[in-house]
Amino acid sequence: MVKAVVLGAAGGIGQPLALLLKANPAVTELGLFDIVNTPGVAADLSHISTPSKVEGYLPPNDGLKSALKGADIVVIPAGVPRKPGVCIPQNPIRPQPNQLISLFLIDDPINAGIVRDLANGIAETAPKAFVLVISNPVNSTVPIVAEVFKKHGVFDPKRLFGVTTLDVVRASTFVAEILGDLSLAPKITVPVVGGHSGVTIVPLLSQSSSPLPSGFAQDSLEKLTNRIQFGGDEVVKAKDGAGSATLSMAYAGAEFAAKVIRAVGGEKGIVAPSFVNLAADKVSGEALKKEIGKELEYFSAPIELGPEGVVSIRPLGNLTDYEKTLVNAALPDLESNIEKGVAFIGNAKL
Ligand SMILES: NC(=O)C1=CN([C@@H]2O[C@H](COP(=O)(O)OP(=O)(O)OC[C@H]3O[C@@H](n4cnc5c(N)ncnc54)[C@H](O)[C@@H]3O)[C@@H](O)[C@H]2O)C=CC1
Ligand SMILES: O=C([O-])CC(=O)C(=O)O
Repeated sequence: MVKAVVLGAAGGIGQPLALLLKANPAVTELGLFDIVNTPGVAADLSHISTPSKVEGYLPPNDGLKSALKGADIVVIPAGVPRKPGVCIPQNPIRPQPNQLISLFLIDDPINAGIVRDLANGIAETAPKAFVLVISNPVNSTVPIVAEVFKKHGVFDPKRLFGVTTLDVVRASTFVAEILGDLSLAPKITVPVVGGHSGVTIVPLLSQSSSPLPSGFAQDSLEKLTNRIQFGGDEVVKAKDGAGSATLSMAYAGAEFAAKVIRAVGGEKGIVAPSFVNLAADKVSGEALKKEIGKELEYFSAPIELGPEGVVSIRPLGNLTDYEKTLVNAALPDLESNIEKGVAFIGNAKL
């Protein structure tokens, strides 16, 4: 029996994600929470002939608590998406100061506040649930959830995941495109490490399960890397004011959730990149810090999943010189993004 809960379930990501979770036969109960429209989304999904019972809740009458009661896995796509010209968050590689409005914290703490409040609800009602954070900026919202959980005394770093799967999905697709065979896309795995925004997204293309063509030029490699790092911008631009990636994100979120559910159910050997607290496994977490040469509290790396969540954090392995420069370039942003998330909760009373 698995109860999955989606917080932000009426949104652009939330609805297709809820659909994919409803289609997952391992899910037996689906709780949907949003500040709008969840009764309609739940009624609609409840007619689908798959095993799970679906219920939708709104804030009145402790709707968040009702949705979260008995949750095994909670996925959070609640929040405000980007519009063209907005970065996640202050992204130094796009120097367009007049256009750049931070989605986050200093200028506009909206997503930070949403995630904090939802994390409070989870800590109170479903402190043992596996929590998968999609809301941006992931590099900061994951630390926010962790800090809220610490205040409630329920933080288990093995159970908290920043969802970076869309970067992995994009890398697989773009490599398959380059190989001229999209039928390879579902099978190709490329570890994408670091974090989830701009230069903190580091695809390790030298470790692609299907290698790039021999003689693939360095400038083509740099273009491909840049496309994976800024894949989100491609969608924001094409949607032209109507938001950011929703359908591909729902696919990616459902894939990652399915892996967690399978691992919790006892399946062995499931590995997927995710942005986690490096205390989730002491030995491998410390080894990773040594490998990257920095005392970061969080990093996205391939994670071995098991019944309790994180089993171990896999090493990055052999990197090319180019990949080493990418990892080094990610570290300052990661450090400041993490600090911002931690400071947002700080000493505040919840
Ligand atoms: N991790 C990743 O790879 C990606 C993350 N995102 C992020 O996901 C988030 C959601 O994006 P979309 O679904 O496109 O936005 P959306 O605006 O379509 O949906 C967000 C939903 O959250 C709901 N919401 C707002 N405040 C809430 C609260 N306090 N409690 C519950 N629900 C609340 C809204 O009512 C809305 O239905 C954004 O922060 C976006 O940047 C988007 C794409 C990829
Ligand atoms: O770029 C955005 O705003 C949404 C996102 O995280 C992505 O598409 O990877």
